[in-house]
Amino acid sequence: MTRAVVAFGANLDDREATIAAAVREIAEAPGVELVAVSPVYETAAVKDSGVDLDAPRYLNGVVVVETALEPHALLELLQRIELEHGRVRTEHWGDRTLDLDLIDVDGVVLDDERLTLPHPRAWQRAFVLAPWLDIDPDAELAGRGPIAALRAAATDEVVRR
Ligand SMILES: Nc1ncnc2c1ncn2[C@@H]1O[C@H](COP(=O)(O)OP(=O)(O)OP(=O)(O)O)[C@@H](O)[C@H]1O
Ligand SMILES: Nc1nc2c(c(=O)[nH]1)N=C(CO)CN2
Repeated sequence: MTRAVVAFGANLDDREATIAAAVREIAEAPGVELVAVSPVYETAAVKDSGVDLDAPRYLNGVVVVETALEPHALLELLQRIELEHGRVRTEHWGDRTLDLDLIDVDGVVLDDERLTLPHPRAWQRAFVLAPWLDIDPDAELAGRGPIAALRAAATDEVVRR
């Protein structure tokens, strides 16, 4: 069994309902056991150009799971759940009904055409680090160090709901 950190985000439609359904679907998936669900944060959309205050705001958070699935199989599960919730991939970092990112799997480091671990941008995203810190204050990101220090350095705006 491995322990994985999954980040969720939604900035379109009924964000609360989508996130509640996605967390339930993750928890009910074969080979996956839900360990913890973070508080939810309201966050300003981060785009290529920086923070976009005109874009719909996100709800963000993380879940920790124990899983028998190997990382690519877990990613496929997350992508299936995204698709069920009408995720359409258009603009880079565009608005979305649901985004599920695999942040960390037991500190594994890998990089292939489908999956990079740890998630390459998680280290600088308060919208990932703040909720993760709430449920695992001692966590570290491989190659980046303790998430408490990373969260203190991250500048994107997050407000706990
Ligand atoms: N750790 C990871 N978690 C999720 N997707 C990943 C990861 N590493 C690589 N990918 C790949 O990234 C591709 C694009 O993912 P996606 O469209 O969700 O990016 P994004 O959410 O818009 O941006 P970001 O990756 O910055 O959060 C996916 O098809 C997936 O194969
Ligand atoms: N606030 C916020 N901004 C984002 C988010 C997100 O989940 N929250 N996800 C992105 C691409 O994954 C790009 N920008």
